[in-house]
Amino acid sequence: MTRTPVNVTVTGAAGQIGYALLFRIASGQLLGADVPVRLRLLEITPALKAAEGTAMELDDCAFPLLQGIDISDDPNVAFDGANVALLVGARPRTKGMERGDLLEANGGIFKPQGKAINDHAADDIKVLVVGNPANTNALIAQAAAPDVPAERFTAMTRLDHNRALTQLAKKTGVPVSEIKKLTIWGNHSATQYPDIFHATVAGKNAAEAVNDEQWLAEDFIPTVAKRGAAIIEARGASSAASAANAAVDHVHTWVNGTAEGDWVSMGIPSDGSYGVPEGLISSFPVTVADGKYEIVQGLEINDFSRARIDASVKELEEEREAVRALGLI
Ligand SMILES: NC(=O)c1ccc[n+]([C@@H]2O[C@H](COP(=O)([O-])OP(=O)(O)OC[C@H]3O[C@@H](n4cnc5c(N)ncnc54)[C@H](O)[C@@H]3O)[C@@H](O)[C@H]2O)c1
Ligand SMILES: O=C(O)C[C@H](O)C(=O)O
Repeated sequence: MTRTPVNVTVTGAAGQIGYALLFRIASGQLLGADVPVRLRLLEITPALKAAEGTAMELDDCAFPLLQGIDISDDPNVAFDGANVALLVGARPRTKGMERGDLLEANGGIFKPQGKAINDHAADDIKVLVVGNPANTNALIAQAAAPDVPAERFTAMTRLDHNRALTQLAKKTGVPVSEIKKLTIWGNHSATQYPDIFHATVAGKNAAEAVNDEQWLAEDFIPTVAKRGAAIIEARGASSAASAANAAVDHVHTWVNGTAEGDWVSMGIPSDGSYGVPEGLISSFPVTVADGKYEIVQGLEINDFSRARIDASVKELEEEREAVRALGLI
């Protein structure tokens, strides 16, 4: 193997998502089965020992693609030469806590990390923010990295997308592979809007196939939007393996592209499309080719969808105002 390894920096490497994620990256599932990787793990000082333990286990897997592991508590070191950065490390939401409560606690983490990315990452850096509140944390990191093209900062709504796929597949009795063109709009929060009006189920329009607006409004949308809270309630901890899986899906799609005739959902800086104010990091339907994503244009947005997109975007605007007031952007 002669190819230069891709540097993948993972923050919060000793956390529960980190533990579910690192082995999949090292096995080639993030970038491809022929792409060697070097892992750069960032943790806070008290968690370095735990990160070292995970690194020992990674060594013990003898992954052919894994070309090295570096561990640091210094963002300037961990992001040095990073080609892909997965910003997972944050304070997870605990029972009864809303994401808004986390803005201040997490803002202080993402500003210095954005600056370190600005100063040390590779020119082709791609950033995925997983740590909540993911959209606004991505905005904070992006604002601290003025030399990096804004579109390289993305937030994870692929978990919501995957959740919606399964709920719709169950309702319509088809495998998830038969569902295409689902969209998550807005924030990775309870206001998000999973949209099936442009989706297809085995080639037929999903909304027509379901033909049950009550199910859509009272079952599907709240089930998807509140799934994170339901997992916390059931497990006593936030989703981990499914979140890691979605992070792998997000980056894999960003690097390798979307399938013909389908799209995915990504939290990305708005260019003003669909009335979402420019600069907000909001979830959109995107296609990806050659490592670049594009918002799917020209979708007709009905009144049912418009109200829900607007509500989630309003929450994003409020979060942006809150972090602006805190001097984080
Ligand atoms: N976007 C999504 O779909 C989604 C889904 C699930 C979870 N999440 C979020 O992902 C985040 C991580 O979840 P988890 O379950 O792995 O949490 P966790 O508490 O198990 O792990 C978080 C890790 O981050 C580390 N950390 C804290 N501050 C750090 C810093 N400044 N630099 C580097 N590391 C730091 C902690 O030491 C800890 O090891 C949470 O914010 C959670 O809410 C997002
Ligand atoms: O809701 C949370 O904080 C957990 C996570 O974002 C999730 O969607 O599972």
